[in-house]
Amino acid sequence: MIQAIDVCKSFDGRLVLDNISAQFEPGKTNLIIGQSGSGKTVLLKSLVGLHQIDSGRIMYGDICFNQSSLKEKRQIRQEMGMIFQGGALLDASTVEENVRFPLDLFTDMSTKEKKERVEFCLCRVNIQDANTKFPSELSGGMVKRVAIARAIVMNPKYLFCDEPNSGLDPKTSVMIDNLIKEITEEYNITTIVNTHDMNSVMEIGDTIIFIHHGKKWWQGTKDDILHSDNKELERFVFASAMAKKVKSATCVQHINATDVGK
Ligand SMILES: Nc1ncnc2c1ncn2[C@@H]1O[C@H](COP(=O)(O)OP(=O)(O)OP(=O)(O)O)[C@@H](O)[C@H]1O
Repeated sequence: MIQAIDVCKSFDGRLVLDNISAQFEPGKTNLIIGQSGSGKTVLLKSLVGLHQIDSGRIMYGDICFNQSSLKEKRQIRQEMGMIFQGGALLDASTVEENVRFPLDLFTDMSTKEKKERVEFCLCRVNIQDANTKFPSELSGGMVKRVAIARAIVMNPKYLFCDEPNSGLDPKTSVMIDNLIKEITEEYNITTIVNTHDMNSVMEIGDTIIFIHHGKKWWQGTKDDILHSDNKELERFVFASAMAKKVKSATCVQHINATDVGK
């Protein structure tokens, strides 16, 4: 489990994370949502130690990550997998080399063991016959799959995904979302996903944290969102006319179902 406790972070005297406390559970897809500039990426980067926080604690199990020794930090970092917005694959390396990269860097596995692990991960994300291809030869969805394979190659306990659906069509986005959720449950990973994508929220949001102006404004599940009366959350989630219609239709169905139950 990962916990943020009273986390504050500012840049040049401007508070960007304002006393955030949140708990991220293993085996769950924990989403961080919020409008552009609300502080989602800063929170994610603070959780993985890419930003030093001003105050508060970031706990990985019993270990306070932001106050831990270099040795403990290195240990926890090896248990993290990351999926960045654009995939962040190495352009000059093949698919196989990209996925193998963390194994080359952090393990003393034999060539045969590494090959088997890479094959297993590529197979798990349904990428076949692409080992020798370069990122420029892949579709956007394939790039994301390879990025997921690389993120899980070290058997991570923690998976961080920054906008994993950016640049993908809705159908491919749903496939990537479901792959992240399946892997999270299968390997009991604590997964944290930053997203603007409301389809993702409704598809995979086990727990959702809504950040507004750097504060944790709301927390709940995808079902709670439909019935929440938090005005800022409602304005953010149901911004389009279509989304407003879906919400009112769902609420009418909910009221009717409740009436039938009486
Ligand atoms: N390295 C930095 N130096 C100064 N200010 C920063 C830095 N990183 C982020 N900020 C500021 O912190 C605020 C929150 O940024 P953040 O990137 O976390 O937003 P976000 O919610 O992830 O937005 P988006 O959804 O558009 O990616 C913004 O006002 C941004 O300008």
